[in-house]
Amino acid sequence: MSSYAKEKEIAIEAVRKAALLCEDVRKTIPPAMEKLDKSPVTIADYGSQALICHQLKLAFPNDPIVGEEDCSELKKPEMKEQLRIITNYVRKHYTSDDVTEENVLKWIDYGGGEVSQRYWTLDPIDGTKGFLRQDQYAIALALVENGDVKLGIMGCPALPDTNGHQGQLFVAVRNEGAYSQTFENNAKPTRLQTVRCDDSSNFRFAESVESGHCDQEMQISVAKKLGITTAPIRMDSQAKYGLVASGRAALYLRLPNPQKPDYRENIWDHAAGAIIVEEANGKVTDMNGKKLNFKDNKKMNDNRGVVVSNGEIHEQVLKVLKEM
Ligand SMILES: Nc1ncnc2c1ncn2[C@@H]1O[C@H](COP(=O)(O)OS(=O)(=O)O)[C@@H](OP(=O)(O)O)[C@H]1O
Ligand SMILES: [Mg+2]
Ligand SMILES: [Mg+2]
Ligand SMILES: [Mg+2]
Repeated sequence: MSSYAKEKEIAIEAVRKAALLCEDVRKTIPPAMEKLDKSPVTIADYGSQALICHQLKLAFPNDPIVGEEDCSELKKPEMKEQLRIITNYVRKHYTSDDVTEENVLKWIDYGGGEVSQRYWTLDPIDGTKGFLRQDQYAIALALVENGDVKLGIMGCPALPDTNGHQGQLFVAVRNEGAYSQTFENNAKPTRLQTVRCDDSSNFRFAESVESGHCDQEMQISVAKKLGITTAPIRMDSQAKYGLVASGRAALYLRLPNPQKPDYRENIWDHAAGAIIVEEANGKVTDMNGKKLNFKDNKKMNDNRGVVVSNGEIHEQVLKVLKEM
């Protein structure tokens, strides 16, 4: 019997429903709303968070959920129409008889929990800019205990697998391996393994699409020093972790953008992806080789940048970074 069996079952079902909602919204390319920090959010981000938080709360009422979104903007009178649309999408994808505007707001705000001894962290749509471009995005959910990620689920509805089938669901439980499967019910999971260095066709690196989220120039020079001369795979969201876990890239570099020295990474942008790569025999640290901190805060205040590798090249990447 797997550890965290109930958590895994509920989390997979919640992410699967959210994925259907997001794909439904994506067909229409919704207008982006702007948050106070000027970053975009859509009706799908809110709908996905409402669905997932409510399902988690029903099953695990005592677990705090640390989610990216909150309702402060949505509660404003001028957002009434947006809230109505969100509620309709939630109703369509969720057979619960208490889907009302009031409850949807309440469910989204279940995501206002604090980092604790045991908590969930949720990015209802990671890569919102990718989602808006009809590109890659991920629904990322992780369970953390004593600062250690125990379970990670990542839904990538727009990501094709190696057979060209669109939509990959990644699942990892600590010490039990990482798997990917399609979104169908009862789909057969395939065990994941990072790429070996002698597999030259997959010895590539991944980075963000948005140049503002990282330091693409520096990333390309680091990759060159490691002998990676092919162009980077530019992809939005934690789907990049999925590429490394499934051996389609050896490295994902996320070095801080020099123009934004005060930016700190959010736990929900990394927790699910990190366990999926680690359980596929990969390695994840910050650019100084420090473990990512999921123990203290929503922001990973003492980490700088993120390095995700197949494991084999990790020390070498850190050495190159140190020398630069
Ligand atoms: N300056 C800066 N540095 C690093 N990271 C940042 C920065 N600004 C934003 N973000 C976060 O990046 C998340 C999306 O990351 P991606 O790797 O998908 O970026 S990209 O879309 O490919 O550019 C994005 O997640 P979502 O908001 O969930 O899309 C943000 O949390
Ligand atoms: Mg965002
Ligand atoms: Mg994100
Ligand atoms: Mg997000």
